[in-house]
Amino acid sequence: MSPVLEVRGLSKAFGGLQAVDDVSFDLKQGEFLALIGPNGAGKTTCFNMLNGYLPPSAGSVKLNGRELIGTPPRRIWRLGVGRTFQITATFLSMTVLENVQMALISHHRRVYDLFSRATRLFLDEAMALLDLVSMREQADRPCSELAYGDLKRLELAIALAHEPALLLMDEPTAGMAPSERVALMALTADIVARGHVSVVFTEHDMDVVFAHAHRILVLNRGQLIAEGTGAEIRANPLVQEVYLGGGRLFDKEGAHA
Ligand SMILES: Nc1ncnc2c1ncn2[C@@H]1O[C@H](COP(=O)(O)OP(=O)(O)OP(=O)(O)O)[C@@H](O)[C@H]1O
Repeated sequence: MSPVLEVRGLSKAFGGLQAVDDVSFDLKQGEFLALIGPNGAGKTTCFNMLNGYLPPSAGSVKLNGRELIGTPPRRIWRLGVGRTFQITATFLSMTVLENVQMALISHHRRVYDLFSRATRLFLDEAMALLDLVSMREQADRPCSELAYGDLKRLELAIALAHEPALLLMDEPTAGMAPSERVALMALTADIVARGHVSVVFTEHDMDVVFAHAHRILVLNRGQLIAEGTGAEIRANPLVQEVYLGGGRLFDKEGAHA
C-alpha cells in the first residue's frame, strides 16, 4: 500500500540557521508516528511546512501522491491534513455538542444560520464523534466548564469532524497531568487503530511516546538522526546522547553541558 504521506528532502533555513535539514520519511496508512527531539530541534517548523503555514527552502511533501508544497494552508486542510494545537481552539460559550456540530457544518460547507434549526444539523454525526472520544455524557455542557483533559478530547473530535487523512498533533498532552496524558494518547491510539486516521505527533513526554507510538523519528538540530520502534530508539546510542540524556548534553559548540 502506498504511504499516506511522503516527505522528501524537506528543509527550512531562517537566515543562517538550518532549522530543518533534508528530512525524509513516509507515513503509512493507520500509523501513529511520533516526531521527537530536544527544544529547537525543528519539530514545529516541520509541522508548519507539512500543513502549508511555512514555505520550505527545499523538498517535497506528498499526501496520497499529491504534492502539497505551494498549496495554501486552507486548501491543504481541505485535502485532508488536520492539526490540533497546544492551545485548544474551541468556542467556550458554546456547548460540547454545538462545537462538534459547527465543525461538521464547516466541513460540509453548510452555512450556519442562527435562525434556522441549526441545532438539528449533523446531530447524529456529532454524537457519533462524541462517542468516539467518550464524551457523549458531556454533550450539553458549555465548554467553559470543561476540565482541560476534556477540552483536549473535544478538540480531537472537532479535528476528526473534518475527516482528515492525516492528523498533525502538536504536543497534544502539553499542560496535562500525567494520568490524563496517558489516557488521551491511549484514546488517540485506539482511534488510529480503528482506521479513522493516520497521525504524526510531537511530544516531550517520553512515557507517552514509548507507550503509544508505532514508530518514532528523532530530530536534532534539524536533522533526522534516528528512526525506529520504541525499543530501537531507546537502544540507539546517538539518541541516548543527544536526547534521552536530558536534551542538553550538547550545547551549541557540541560540548557536554
Ligand atoms: N520564524 C522563525 N524565525 C527564525 N527562527 C526560527 C523561526 N521559527 C523557528 N526558528 C528557529 O528554528 C529552530 C527550530 O525551531 P522549532 O520551533 O521548529 O523547534 P521545536 O523542535 O519545535 O522546539 P520546541 O520543542 O521547543 O517547540 C530553533 O532554533 C528556532 O529558534
